[in-house]
Amino acid sequence: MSLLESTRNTFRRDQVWSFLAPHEQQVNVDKDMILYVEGLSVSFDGFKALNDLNLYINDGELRCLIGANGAGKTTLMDVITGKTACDTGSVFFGQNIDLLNKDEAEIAQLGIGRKFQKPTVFEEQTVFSNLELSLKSDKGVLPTLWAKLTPTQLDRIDEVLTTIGLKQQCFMLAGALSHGQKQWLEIGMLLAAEPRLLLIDEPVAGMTAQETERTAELLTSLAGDHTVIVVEHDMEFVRSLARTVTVLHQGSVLAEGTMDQIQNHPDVIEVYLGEDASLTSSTKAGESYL
Ligand SMILES: Nc1ncnc2c1ncn2[C@@H]1O[C@H](COP(=O)(O)OP(=O)(O)OP(=O)(O)O)[C@@H](O)[C@H]1O
Repeated sequence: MSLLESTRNTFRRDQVWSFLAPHEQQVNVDKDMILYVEGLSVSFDGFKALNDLNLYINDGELRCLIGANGAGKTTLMDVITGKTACDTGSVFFGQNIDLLNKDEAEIAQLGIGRKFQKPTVFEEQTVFSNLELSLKSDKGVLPTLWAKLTPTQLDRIDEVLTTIGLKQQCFMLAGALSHGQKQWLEIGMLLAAEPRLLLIDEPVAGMTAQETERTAELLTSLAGDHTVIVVEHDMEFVRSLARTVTVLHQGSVLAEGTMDQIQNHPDVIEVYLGEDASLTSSTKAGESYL
């Protein structure tokens, strides 16, 4: 390439200099592990909300995180998503990405999506538009609104609509959906951005029994292609997901296993029901404490 061509190329107005262009970092899951949390501690005014917490999440798994109010669940999610800084510890996304060096926007860009308890869909927009606005794109919101969707993007929206079961409501205003449907739409909005890891906070709070059942099916269907961490207080729902459950207590992991293992775990019994209590005779009581 001649000097002139090379200079012209450098100053082309339709491209960004490569050293300025955003580089998408690929998460390395060679060891089948997508999240490594080690020795994590967070204090608020001297109070330890997280206390030397260790948590490992496999790539593609659906993990339930439970624990009484104040156990540290939200704080853990906040640290993973860059909302809260920690005092000590490490948080790695795959083997290679140190999340503690990233801000909230960078973490979202890496493919970590978070859904808070209350649905936050754009009520004045249709279901379709909500998903359109959430598509993974290098462009900003305004160009996205005016750009024509590519066939791949249309297919992606169609796929998400099928997954969340809102195909028939596609052109309804999001504000007209039921509470459960809004929650599914918001999960769909996360999916449209093609996340690797989804953090979902109390998805079934306020849902009908039927909606809860459908949500369990939806989250179960997401595992495999995505890794899903669900924070939930509804123990029937957690049981229906039938996956590994992690119990947090005073900022640390108290126990981990299936729901049955958890409910028969001596530490869980001691903390929630007192040393001599038997969970076999009062499973429901134990569940409500958790
Ligand atoms: N910004 C903050 N300032 C002071 N204390 C905080 C702050 N955030 C959380 N805490 C405290 O840290 C502890 C852990 O709170 P966290 O919200 O993580 O618990 P949780 O398990 O999510 O509880 P819940 O189920 O009620 O949402 C609580 O005692 C809480 O009061």
